[in-house]
Amino acid sequence: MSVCGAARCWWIQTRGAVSLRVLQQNRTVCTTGAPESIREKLQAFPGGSIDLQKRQESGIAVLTVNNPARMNAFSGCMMLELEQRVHELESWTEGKAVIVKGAAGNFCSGSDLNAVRAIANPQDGMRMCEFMQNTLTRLLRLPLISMALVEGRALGGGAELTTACDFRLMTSNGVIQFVHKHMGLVPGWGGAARLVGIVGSQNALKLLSGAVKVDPDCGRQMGLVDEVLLCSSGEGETLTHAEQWLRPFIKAPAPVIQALKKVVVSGRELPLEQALKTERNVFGTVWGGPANLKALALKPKHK
Ligand SMILES: CCC(=O)SCCNC(=O)CCNC(=O)[C@H](O)C(C)(C)COP(=O)(O)OP(=O)(O)OC[C@H]1O[C@@H](n2cnc3c(N)ncnc32)[C@H](O)[C@@H]1OP(=O)(O)O
Repeated sequence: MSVCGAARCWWIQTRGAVSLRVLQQNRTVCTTGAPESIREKLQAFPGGSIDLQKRQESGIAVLTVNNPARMNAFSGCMMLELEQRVHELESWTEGKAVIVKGAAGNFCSGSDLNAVRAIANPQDGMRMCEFMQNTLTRLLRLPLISMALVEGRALGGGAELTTACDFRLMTSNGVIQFVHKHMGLVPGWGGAARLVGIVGSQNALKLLSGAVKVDPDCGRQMGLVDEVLLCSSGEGETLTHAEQWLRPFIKAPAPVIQALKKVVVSGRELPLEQALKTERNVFGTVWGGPANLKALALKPKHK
């Protein structure tokens, strides 16, 4: 093997081991990710909230970005609160899915420009990004099926937030726009890396360099948007439609849905050998389990 080949092999193995450890010790690694100094700085920017409602009967949680006076922009406190909410969801063993939405008919207009101005130096910017990358990575790795429900606008960091979910549903008035270029920026919350994974590098480059307003048609064509919902009269109605869309995907006991999500995450993030190992381990958690035994007793025909 050439030196380059050996180095590449070593790098892949090391990356695999590290990735697996990160996936396995997800909580430990991520909660210690951000230095205290950036937490203190974010704390200084109040406003808005991140609301979490866990519906025990359906196993669906609703996570609402709530700052309507600023089009649901993320204040510093909201960034900290998002981390807390994700932490709560990580241990929700009865859960199956989470819907991420904005309050009052809009998704999210990114980071609060007032807060951003106050930490407009490269060091703080990178620490804020590290903090948000950690939280959004944990959101995407939740053992729950996640969906961004995009009503109105998802701009800048709001567009990045949509990519931290497994699915994106959009109402007919929805727009996802990576406006970073217009702000003299690039995505920093992990949105570019995830976007490439979703739509491919060619399309990602178009969306980022063109700051394209992705409407439902464009979103469907590129594979960024999974379903378009008609705009309905009430906020509650759109949420009900989103829950109906999720229903076929979560029609199984929570441990089975959570196991499915785990094998998809490992398949998405780990090198094949590591993903196969994780898949075997997760298989072991459901094989001979209550849902499996019940199904065997029923002798179902999958017609
Ligand atoms: C991670 C990188 C990033 O996220 S950079 C941030 C990217 N986001 C932006 O640049 C959004 C800038 N805002 C806009 O383009 C417009 O406000 C949008 C969202 C299109 C809404 O326009 P329109 O319907 O006319 O409402 P408006 O402008 O009067 O806004 C209502 C109030 O909300 C505020 N607002 C909006 N977005 C933010 C934001 N990101 N940070 C702080 N405040 C925001 C507006 O300033 C306005 O407030 P006010 O009524 O003037 O006090």
